Amino acid sequence: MIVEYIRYHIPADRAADFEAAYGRAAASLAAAPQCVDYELSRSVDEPESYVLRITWNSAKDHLEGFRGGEHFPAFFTEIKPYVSDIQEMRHYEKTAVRGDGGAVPSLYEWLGGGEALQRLTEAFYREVLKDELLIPLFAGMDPQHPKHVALWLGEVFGGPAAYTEHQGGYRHMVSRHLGRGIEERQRRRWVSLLMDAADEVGLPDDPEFRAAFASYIEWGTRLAVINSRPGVEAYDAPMPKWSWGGHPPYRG
Ligand code: HEM
Repeated sequence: MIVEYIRYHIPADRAADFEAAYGRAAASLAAAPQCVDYELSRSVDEPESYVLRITWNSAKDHLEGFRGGEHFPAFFTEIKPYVSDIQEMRHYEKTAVRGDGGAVPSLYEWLGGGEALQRLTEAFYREVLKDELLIPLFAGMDPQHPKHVALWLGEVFGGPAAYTEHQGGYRHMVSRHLGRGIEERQRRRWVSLLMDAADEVGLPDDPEFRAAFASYIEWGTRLAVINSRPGVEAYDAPMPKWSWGGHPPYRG
């Protein structure tokens, strides 16, 4: 993905028309399959300055796909009167420097940190080892397994990189699922017992946290099933990092 920034200098007497024109032009961006998202911001310090940010699939998709495509004519009709007001128009690539600021707690902090996760996985695997559907998979389980999964979850939810640094990282996690042939009904049971354990140990139950938590668990368990199919070999990938998604914590 590539981010395009367009900076405009729009005199105050044309600002309302400019915003209205972009309000209409936005329909073309919303319809364009090359456009990921867009946002027009106005400077508070210098109200004549505007920045339009558009994320495209790629620069080629923008320059060839969008500009040569069916949505461009309507878009350009709206913004043409403002082309001479453009001060900068460039494509940028995101760097690795990004993240949430201190105003947004990580899921790890919100749920109570490493100790809460240890309590969660201990309660969870106690039930897993009593469950007729899951016993065949976990009968020979390493006694340290609950602790390791707690470290994994902690890292995913924004805590220390302990699993990567001390437990073999992503590749090791994948390797522990290989060839296990996890069935959908076993995955479902795993999810269900984990949600029960979250209630049992008192993980926060606010809708925003539980939605983010369940979203990762749904994603991760489906990946575990895929990794457990015949023929899959161990592979490396970046550690998933889960955050609040569309619903940051509610503080009423
Ligand atoms: C979000 C979902 C999941 C996560 C984060 C996860 C995480 C992990 C991790 C980190 C390990 C390696 C532990 C170590 O380093 O010792 C592991 C092993 C394992 N996982 Fe998962 N897993 C998930 C889903 C599942 C599901 C759905 C199943 C089966 C229903 C499953 C079955 C196993 C088994 C059998 C092992 C090996 C246990 C042992 O013998 O020690 N996992 N998992």
